[in-house]
Amino acid sequence: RMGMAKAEELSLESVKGKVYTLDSVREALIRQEDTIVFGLIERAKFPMNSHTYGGGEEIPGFAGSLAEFVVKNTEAVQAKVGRYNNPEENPFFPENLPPSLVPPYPFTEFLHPKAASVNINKSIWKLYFDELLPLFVASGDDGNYAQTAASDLSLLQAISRRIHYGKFVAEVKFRESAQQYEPLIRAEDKEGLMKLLTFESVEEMVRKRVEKKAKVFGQNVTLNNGDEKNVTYKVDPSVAATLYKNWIIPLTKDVQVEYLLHRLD
Ligand SMILES: O=C(O)C(=O)C[C@]1(C(=O)O)C=C[C@@H](O)C=C1
Repeated sequence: RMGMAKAEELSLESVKGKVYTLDSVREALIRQEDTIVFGLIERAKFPMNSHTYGGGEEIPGFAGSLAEFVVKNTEAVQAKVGRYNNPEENPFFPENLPPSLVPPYPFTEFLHPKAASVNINKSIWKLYFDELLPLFVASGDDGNYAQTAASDLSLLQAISRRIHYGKFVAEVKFRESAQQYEPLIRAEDKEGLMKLLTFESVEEMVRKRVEKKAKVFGQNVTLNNGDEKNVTYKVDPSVAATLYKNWIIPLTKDVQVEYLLHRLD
């Protein structure tokens, strides 16, 4: 019976197409901030655990780090159950992903077909391990490499999803002002595109809200909150804001430009 109900739920008539507007994509980005902040908090529970990243913990028959092993295999499992049928999801290792084994859900076709070729996960991967981790993770080794890799994976997926959401932001903006975007796209004017899609005041709100979320979600809670001055945080709130300022927002904008450059293909 469960199977029947599921099949009915997925029939085309019952699926309300997702509507993308500037408001709705911004709402989605705001909700994803929560996931990213929680992801930082969860990863910060473990020390650096550098063996996770190739410091000697070799997996027989696998040329790569423990983190890579976990991510590749988890992506393969999730691909089989349809994760990457959703255009909002982008794998880190798209090479050799197994096909989905489940009936496809009719996701709204909102993006230009070229969107699938925009995937900057290789740069996100490098940045995450080389630059981000050392910013908010304590040094040390507690042996929890598998748990560490699992928390890296969910944080990486959250960051990647947020950055690649730029495709949806860009498509909304293009549809709203095609006359302004088209000449810039034809001229391959990256700078002009960057300027047109930038809203400084929105970026400032994002940074401030993320810092506040890191404070609210990440404060160490005690019963005698008498002296608010002694509140401590699981992740330095200014690091969360810096992460957005220096990497997440700029990369979301890079994805927008990259997507727009192919928009008229
Ligand atoms: O909200 C937008 O318009 C976006 O394009 C998203 C975003 C961001 O990454 O937060 C990026 C560029 C804009 O300058 C403002 C914010």
